[in-house]
Amino acid sequence: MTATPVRIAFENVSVSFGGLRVVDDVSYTIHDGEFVSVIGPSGCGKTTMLNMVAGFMQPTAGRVLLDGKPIAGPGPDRGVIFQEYGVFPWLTVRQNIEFGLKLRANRRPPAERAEIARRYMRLMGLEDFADAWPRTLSGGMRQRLALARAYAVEPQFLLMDEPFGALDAQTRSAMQNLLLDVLRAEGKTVMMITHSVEEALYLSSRIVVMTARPTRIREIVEVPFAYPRTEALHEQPEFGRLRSHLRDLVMAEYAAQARLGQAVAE
Ligand SMILES: Nc1ncnc2c1ncn2[C@@H]1O[C@H](COP(=O)(O)OP(=O)(O)OP(=O)(O)O)[C@@H](O)[C@H]1O
Repeated sequence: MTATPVRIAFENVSVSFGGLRVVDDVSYTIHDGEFVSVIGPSGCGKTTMLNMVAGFMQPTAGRVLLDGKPIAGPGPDRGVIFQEYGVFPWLTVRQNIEFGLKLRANRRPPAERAEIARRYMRLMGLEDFADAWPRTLSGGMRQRLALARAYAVEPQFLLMDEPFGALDAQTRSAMQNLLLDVLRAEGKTVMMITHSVEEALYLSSRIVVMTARPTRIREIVEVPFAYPRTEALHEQPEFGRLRSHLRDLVMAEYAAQARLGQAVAE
């Protein structure tokens, strides 16, 4: 396989908040078309890393590069999907999906906007709620709306922070497969934070396992399964072996975090 170009690069990145060192000398790259998941204990600094790629904050030391240039701020090339959804409460479902398509960078004519909104409402099972307000939707529906909004503008990069966290198991699995379909059709580069080893393995081409805070790279795991992927993958022995390996790594870091917490308390 020939390597695709590097799109996102962390170069010796460190982040401190006041006296709290959160990210400690982290370097890795995400290549064009790759799906990279980041896993690690809660509070270790995963969202902080995603925020730098989104352009919401700068590293304290080192550089975060997009196509070789330091990231100066947010841009329409990056679609960001957060844990807390990212849905505008003052717009209806349809208006939320169309919102990004009215902005200058991704502007589409009205008929095309309506068609795109219809398509994503159908895909996300929201077509009966086109004129509903977000507050009248369930948490899972709001999360699906946030996904629809991000997919609709077809960004080159998807930056996802626990995008399926609020969904029930069936919807989560349907949304994972839908994401794989969207990626197959549109070929994006993805950075996703997840707490689910199973999800990371099913979706990613590479998994970056982070240590407890101050976070460093514990291990980068290449996922050997070809795309397109199907549910049967979950049952394969190699999938099970990698799942155990990743769980062991993450559990070891949770244990390290607990020991550190104890040491601080003593
Ligand atoms: N703006 C900020 N000011 C001060 N501290 C912050 C700020 N943002 C994050 N932190 C701290 O940095 C640490 C890492 O936070 P971050 O949200 O990146 O972790 P995470 O790995 O994404 O956690 P989780 O998996 O629980 O979502 C936490 O201790 C958090 O309190």
